[in-house]
Amino acid sequence: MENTPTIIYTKTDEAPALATRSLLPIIKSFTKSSNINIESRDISLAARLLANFPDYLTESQRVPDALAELGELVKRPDANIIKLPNISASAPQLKAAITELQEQGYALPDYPDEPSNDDEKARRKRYDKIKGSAVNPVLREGNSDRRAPKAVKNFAKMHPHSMGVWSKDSKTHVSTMTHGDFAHNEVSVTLEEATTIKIVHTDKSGKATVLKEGLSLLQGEIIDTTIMSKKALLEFLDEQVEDALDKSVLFSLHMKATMMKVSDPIIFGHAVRIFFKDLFKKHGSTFEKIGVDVNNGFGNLLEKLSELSEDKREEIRDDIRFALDHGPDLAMVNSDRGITNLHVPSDVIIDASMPAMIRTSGQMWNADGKLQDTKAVIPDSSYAGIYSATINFCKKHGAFDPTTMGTVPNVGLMAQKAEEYGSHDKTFEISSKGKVEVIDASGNILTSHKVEAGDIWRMCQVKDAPIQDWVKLAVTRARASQTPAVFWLDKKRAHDAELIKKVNTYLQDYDTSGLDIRILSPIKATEFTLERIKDGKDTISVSGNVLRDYLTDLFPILELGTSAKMLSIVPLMNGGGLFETGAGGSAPKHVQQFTQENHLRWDSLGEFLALAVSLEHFGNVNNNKKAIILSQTLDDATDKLLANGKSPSRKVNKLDNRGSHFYLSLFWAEALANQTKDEELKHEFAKVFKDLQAHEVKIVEELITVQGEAIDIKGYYEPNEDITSRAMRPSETLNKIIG
Ligand SMILES: NC(=O)C1=CN([C@@H]2O[C@H](COP(=O)(O)OP(=O)(O)OC[C@H]3O[C@@H](n4cnc5c(N)ncnc54)[C@H](OP(=O)(O)O)[C@@H]3O)[C@@H](O)[C@H]2O)C=CC1
Ligand SMILES: O=C(O)CCC(=O)C(=O)O
Ligand SMILES: [Mg+2]
Repeated sequence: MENTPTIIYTKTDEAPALATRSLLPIIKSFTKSSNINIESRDISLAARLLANFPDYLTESQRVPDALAELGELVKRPDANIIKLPNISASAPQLKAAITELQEQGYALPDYPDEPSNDDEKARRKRYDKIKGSAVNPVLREGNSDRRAPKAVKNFAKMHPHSMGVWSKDSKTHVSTMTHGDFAHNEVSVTLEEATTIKIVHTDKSGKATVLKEGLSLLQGEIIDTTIMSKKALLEFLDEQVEDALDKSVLFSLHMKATMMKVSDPIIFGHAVRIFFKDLFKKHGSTFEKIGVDVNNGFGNLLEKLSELSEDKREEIRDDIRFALDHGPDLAMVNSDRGITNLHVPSDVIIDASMPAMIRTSGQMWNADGKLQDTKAVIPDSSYAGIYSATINFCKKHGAFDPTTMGTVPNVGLMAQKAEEYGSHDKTFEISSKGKVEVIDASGNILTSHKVEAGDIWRMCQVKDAPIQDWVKLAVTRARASQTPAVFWLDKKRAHDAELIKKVNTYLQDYDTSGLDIRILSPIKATEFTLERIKDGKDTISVSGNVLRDYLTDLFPILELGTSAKMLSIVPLMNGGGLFETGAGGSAPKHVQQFTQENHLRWDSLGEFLALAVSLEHFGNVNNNKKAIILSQTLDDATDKLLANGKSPSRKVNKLDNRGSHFYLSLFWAEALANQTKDEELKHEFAKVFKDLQAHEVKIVEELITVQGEAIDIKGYYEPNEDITSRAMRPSETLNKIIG
């Protein structure tokens, strides 16, 4: 990798990793003659587990730490990485992956739920590094540019996805805190000079405990600290449970427990305990004895019941049934299997779950598998307003119309673990009443909060260089697309007020004449943007890290049906390129369908788009004209694929992911054969095209006849490579031509 210019194609998890087994051989084959080295790196959850525990494995079982390698690579100008979605594991997922690997003969240690000695604490620390969103923050050494390419947007306008109708009397609403939360307690400071800080908790008796020290901060960096008051949170949750019951709406909780891997599981746990208040009152001590930890969801409680006697278990099960019957209706993740919104913190992730609800008439599934109006509980009020504004808009104007609506590209501040999404190593559940202070190297107190036991204290940072880069990217995109750009910043919020000062300063570095650039609070920005998209007009959202995440699911899901069809570019600050595929997740439901009926409905459109921009970047950086031609012809092939309806079908016994990859090869080869800029490529691919075209019927038949039967790939997190790879490449005819 040191010398030959290389594109790294990541191997991840679940549906995208299945798709990779079919697509990557095609990509390698098409790029081989053009002096483009394509290598893959395994950053799946399973590989990350194995890479972090070499001391428990045999020599032959050990794997390199590919994530650490890529984490270094992204800081270099020659980085060119295609990053597919990967699992951000909640604790239950992490444990399931460990168990699976153990069963496959890897002697990984158990995950210590309650570490009691130094050994277990060290092990737990190693595992927690892998938990939650542990990949993206390492690779994102740049800000983010996410948008729907024109061809994709036009396709959605011509072939709209379904949209649930919105009624004016919908009872759906967002409930969020009005005091005591992160938003209301925030304090923000811009550092005048570089320093090193420590975070200190001092209790009522004056005893000081250092929570963190030696944290170096740069000049111009913005830091903010805040708390979520436990008392205010519990009162709020209690009121919402009551109110959901009164209003006969579903109770649903929307968090980001994967990214916010310290704070949000704690909040999740409080919600479970408040929802099942009487159950915990009656059985709390039993639950404690058997080590129930509902920060990992209500599912953890159900699992732990197996440790009780049958009588006790039945008694508790009855009480659970009573609670479910007499409490408000709970939103369901899977009503057939009785999986509620409170079962697993990674089942309902706010960026995708709120847009999915808005797309579905503001409704979620109830226990009978029917749609019902919902109370969406989003405790912290920092960003909840964008969803209530959207819901109010839909109540007033009805659902959006994908055939006419405009588009909302995003420029997101993300680099170097910006803002909330970099806060988990500076987030603490407070043990006792007192205060928490941030103290600089000279002993000055930068921020101070009074705290009570159980409050969640956190600190966020954002460095100056990423902010400058973000403002520049916003101006560049506004200019390139001639589209108004709105900075979603609230001058009344402490952090945003600091950021606004910098935005106003750095905007002066650019020629903004003729551009429409505004700064609006998130709620005003939502209203402004929604009015415009309703009328078919485009608006760039320029946002911080959390809104980047939320908005790049919200708008794509409304506009395109899924965020998987987005172009998602991360221009790395040192000149390299990170090309993410789509903006969504890894679609676990797709794996289920694949193993049940050997049909993979995953659409690799995000991968096609990412590969095209990666090849273009490669061509420019390495002065490789063939790479540019490959990029342009790939885009042509993608357009043709969409126009000819060769995307995967959702239903079995029709073209699936593998079939769509065949058509991509066919159209890509055709476009290469038809171009006139490079004779060698033309000659090579004229033959490939002829072969593929001649065998179209046979290949498609081979790809479809395998479907319909269950298939065992011997593992979920670490499926058997041979079996999976063969399953994803079932057409011998295609393999021969590609090979
Ligand atoms: N960048 C990353 O690495 C990210 C990873 N994640 C991880 O992904 C997992 C699941 O995330 P979740 O938030 O539930 O959402 P997903 O985006 O995986 O899925 C939501 C739904 O969107 C549709 N969808 C998504 N991608 C595609 C695609 N390529 N082709 C066709 N349809 C698609 C599917 O609808 P249908 O089922 O109707 O076909 C799917 O069920 C979690 O483990 C999460 O941690 C989440 C976000 C980003
Ligand atoms: O890293 C993750 O867990 C999720 C990332 C995500 O949702 C996004 O970047 O849009
Ligand atoms: Mg997201």
